[in-house]
Amino acid sequence: MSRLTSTSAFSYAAQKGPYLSIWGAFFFVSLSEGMLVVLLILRFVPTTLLQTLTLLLMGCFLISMFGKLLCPLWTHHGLSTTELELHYGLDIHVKVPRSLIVSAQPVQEKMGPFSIPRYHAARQRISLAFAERGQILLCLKHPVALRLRGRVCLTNQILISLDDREAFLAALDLAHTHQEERAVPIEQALSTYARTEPSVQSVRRELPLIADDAPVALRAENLTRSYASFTAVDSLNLAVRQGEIYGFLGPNGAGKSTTIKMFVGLLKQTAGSAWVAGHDVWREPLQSKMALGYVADRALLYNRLSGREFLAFLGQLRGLPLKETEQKIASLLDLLELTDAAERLCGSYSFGMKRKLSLAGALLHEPKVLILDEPLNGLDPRSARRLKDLFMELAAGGTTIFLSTHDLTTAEEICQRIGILHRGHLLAEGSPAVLRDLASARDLESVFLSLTAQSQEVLL
Ligand SMILES: Nc1ncnc2c1ncn2[C@@H]1O[C@H](COP(=O)(O)OP(=O)(O)OP(=O)(O)O)[C@@H](O)[C@H]1O
Repeated sequence: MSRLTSTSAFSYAAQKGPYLSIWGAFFFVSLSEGMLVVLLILRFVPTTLLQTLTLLLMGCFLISMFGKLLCPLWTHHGLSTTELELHYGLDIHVKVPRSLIVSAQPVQEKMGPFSIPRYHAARQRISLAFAERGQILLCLKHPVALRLRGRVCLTNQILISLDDREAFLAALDLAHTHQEERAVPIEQALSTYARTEPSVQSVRRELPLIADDAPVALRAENLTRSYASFTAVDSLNLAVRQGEIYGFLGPNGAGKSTTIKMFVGLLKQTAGSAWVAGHDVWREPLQSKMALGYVADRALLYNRLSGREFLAFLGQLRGLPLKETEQKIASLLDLLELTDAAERLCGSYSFGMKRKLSLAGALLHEPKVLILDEPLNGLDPRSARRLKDLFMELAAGGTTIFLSTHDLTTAEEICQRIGILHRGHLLAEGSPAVLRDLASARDLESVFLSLTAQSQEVLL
């Protein structure tokens, strides 16, 4: 991949046509109403001075309003070797050092026409996207104070829109950037790390086979969830065995998070059943939750507790013995490289640190089944590698892991079996090798694209 030598420009023009026509219509309606108001002012305001002032005020209001409405049309971003410059409208200009960007993922989030630009304080996210197409979510290494229209926003994520996401991702070249930033080569860093921290030293590549008669740890039987007339998950049947790592793949909106929420008891199914470690999620909620560790796609933390306090609080909630829990917390913080930040408030953690703390919380009671919604999302390559090794170690020790992911390479690397969900239906299931044979494809990405494309043709 060639590195950038100067600034590359990326714009977003795809939606400008429809956007302009809507606002053009709006402009003409406002103009006719404005002329009526001008006539009323000239007719009823007594002096010429007052008339001029009122007209000036009205003119300024209209100009500023149309300026704001049309600002998405001036969207262009520049990527240089050192920073990403985001230009949005005439007055928003944000610079982000490239070294802070740890991940960039294509996403498709719902947008309202009047909701741009936005800052979500709870998610520490700036949204500069104004359409659902072409979105990229940038995750930063830690929260950064960025100025948006004069307001300082503590930012962990930035959502932008681009005409050509692939070109942008290629230019951003995250893997390359992070490798170059390391003081030592990755292999050397890993071996140093392995010497100093033996708890997660193995980088195991072979996945152990799961015996056909191993007990089923996670089961769905005709699991269905509907929202009004729309069925998000439709008669899903699956069984994951003890010690197995099962990858749950599917395009956006396929129903992965809905399924996971039904497994963890956050969402009640419309029909069918779900079991965790042999316990029906709704009939035996306590037993199933005791057997379960869950990491949601967004970290759910108490921002005013320190990392250590948060884990201690979870330990108390689960009724774990105090002394043992303190030791467990120390070793989990160590394992996940959070010891230095343990006394800091969770609210000040970066996106990746929050996810790691959530994972520590999910592991605290040594669950039989670990359910992870996009567990590596937003993690830097080193943390991601560490967690993948950890998952394989846990599975080798008998923990069952069910994870949803969009990262096909990771799925192929660590999952014994993979299920591909599309529009609420399980399209295919099997080991990566079986799926490759099924779709006559060379890698999981081709399998995924081929199966979901075939299904698209059938279901449309
Ligand atoms: N509360 C809700 N009301 C109505 N529809 C919903 C609701 N929650 C989810 N859906 C719909 O259910 C479908 C499945 O959503 P879900 O979040 O499970 O998808 P997903 O596979 O996790 O997607 P992604 O990969 O984008 O996270 C989507 O079409 C979504 O719009």
